[in-house]
Amino acid sequence: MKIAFIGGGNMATALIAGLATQAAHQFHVVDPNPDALARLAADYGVSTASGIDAELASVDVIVLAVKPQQMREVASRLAPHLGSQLVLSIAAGIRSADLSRWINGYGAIVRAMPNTPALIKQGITGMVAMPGVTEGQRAAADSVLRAVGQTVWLDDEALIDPVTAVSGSGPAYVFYFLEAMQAAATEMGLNAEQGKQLALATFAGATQLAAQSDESLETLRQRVTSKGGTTHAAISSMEGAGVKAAIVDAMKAAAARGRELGDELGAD
Ligand SMILES: NC(=O)C1=CN([C@@H]2O[C@H](COP(=O)(O)OP(=O)(O)OC[C@H]3O[C@@H](n4cnc5c(N)ncnc54)[C@H](OP(=O)(O)O)[C@@H]3O)[C@@H](O)[C@H]2O)C=CC1
Ligand SMILES: O=C(O)[C@@H]1CCC=N1
Repeated sequence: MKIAFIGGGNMATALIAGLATQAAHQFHVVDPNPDALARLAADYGVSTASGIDAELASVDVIVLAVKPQQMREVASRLAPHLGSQLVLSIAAGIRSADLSRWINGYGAIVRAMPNTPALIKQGITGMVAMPGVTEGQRAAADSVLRAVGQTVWLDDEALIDPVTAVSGSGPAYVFYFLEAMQAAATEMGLNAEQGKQLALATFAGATQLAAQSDESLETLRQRVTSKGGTTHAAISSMEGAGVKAAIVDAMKAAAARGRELGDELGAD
């Protein structure tokens, strides 16, 4: 496939890196930042442009990977270059109907929410198609994002904000938890490298165990928690500090911010 990216930042780089190892795709990246373009050209042989250009007319998929605040301006410049390409937006908050309106009513739009583990093909993407998307375009969108991990199709676009809160932003929560585990390890006398190695292997092992087990997450946690033992001391401390409730509140705040971005940036 020939795939254009408007915006060549963190998420576009993660997707290109994952896709580049898959098949012989051709990439075209539009970004005003010459350093970002030079890096992507050197690493992945992409063709580049500093602004939206005629090259877009010949691609299969146009991935909109600019910040939500930049989406309206970018979308308004796309219309003259569109024919039958799939427009695949990965912006948090921006609703398909608003995007379509900004592109003169273009209907071949899929809204997706990937995450940065796409960089190593371990991503997961929630996605929803507008009614004007053909089966072929839907398959193209799925193929782009399955090249970098799993895909989950949604029937209701309102669920993209919760997906953003769980898996789009989720890698940051995991890194935050790992940072805390490493900090605790060093406070208790291990060195930073040992703390990181122990925390990372524990996370990887526990998530693999949960993925391969038929048992609930709660049961798996209880199996680690011996009566009167060390884990019980830790979990009691977390419960006392309201850690679980704070995580639930934090994720609801992420989803609310997605809806707020949609309201703010989609308003006429
Ligand atoms: N990072 C993540 O984990 C995820 C991000 N997303 C979504 O992906 C989108 C991009 O996020 P992210 O990659 O983190 O952001 P970045 O800021 O890293 O990337 C955006 C890029 O777009 C460039 N840009 C600005 N204006 C234009 C323009 N008019 N035309 C083309 N390019 C332009 C920016 O240049 P400059 O920096 O010079 O402004 C920057 O290089 C966002 O909408 C975000 O919601 C979705 C899932 C996960
Ligand atoms: O923080 C953000 O807004 C983007 C969307 C999901 C992850 N990063």
